[in-house]
Amino acid sequence: MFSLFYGLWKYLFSKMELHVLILGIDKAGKTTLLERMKSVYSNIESLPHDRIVPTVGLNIGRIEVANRKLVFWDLGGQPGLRSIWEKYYEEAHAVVFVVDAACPSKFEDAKSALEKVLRHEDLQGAPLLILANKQDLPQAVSADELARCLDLKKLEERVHMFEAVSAYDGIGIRESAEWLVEVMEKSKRTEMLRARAGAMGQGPA
Ligand SMILES: Nc1nc2c(ncn2[C@@H]2O[C@H](COP(=O)(O)OP(=O)(O)OP(=O)(O)O)[C@@H](O)[C@H]2O)c(=O)[nH]1
Ligand SMILES: [Mg+2]
Repeated sequence: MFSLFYGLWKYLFSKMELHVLILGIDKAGKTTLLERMKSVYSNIESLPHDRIVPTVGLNIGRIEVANRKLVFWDLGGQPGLRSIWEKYYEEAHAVVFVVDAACPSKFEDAKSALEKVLRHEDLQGAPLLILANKQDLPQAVSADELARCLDLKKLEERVHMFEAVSAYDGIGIRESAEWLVEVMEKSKRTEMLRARAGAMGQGPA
């Protein structure tokens, strides 16, 4: 009997949406990355690069990876818009932080924005994927080099990964999405969000 209920429980949760927040300073490539992610997983052509404008509101992208439904929330990274990020923290299962790896002069801004994200209590335990974007450009630094440059404190306490990607040519996109699914599945935070949604009568979330 127990295994029947457990099987049903697991099945219901496999239908559940996992929320991934895409953050990063302006022009890091968040929206372009989301477009690439959608095209890789749904065979829909991504928007041409020159049609993507700086984000002011919220872009939502839904994809299915390894039978799991992922919902990406892409927010604007301009300084005046970063205060909006925290409104989404509580419901996020994981965070993707995008960095323009070809622009070292912006690493300091990216580092302080990310450190603020990491300090926020509403994101406790959320797995973190840091993307060294724009690898198609010759001056882009590698994922390891970016990790050294950002030199983030307290990162070892959190499930995290640095990955080299290019939103233009798709390098590292599948690896990133698959890693996210794997860590969200195992994460205590996902368990906590599921339990909370269940307690509020919303069904699995
Ligand atoms: N070469 C290269 N350029 C990229 C890549 N990804 C994004 N860009 C360019 O970087 C610029 C900013 O891209 P966006 O996707 O709008 O950046 P964003 O992080 O969403 O910016 P905000 O919405 O303002 O926060 C655009 O000119 C993109 O075409 C990439 O992988 N390679
Ligand atoms: Mg954007």
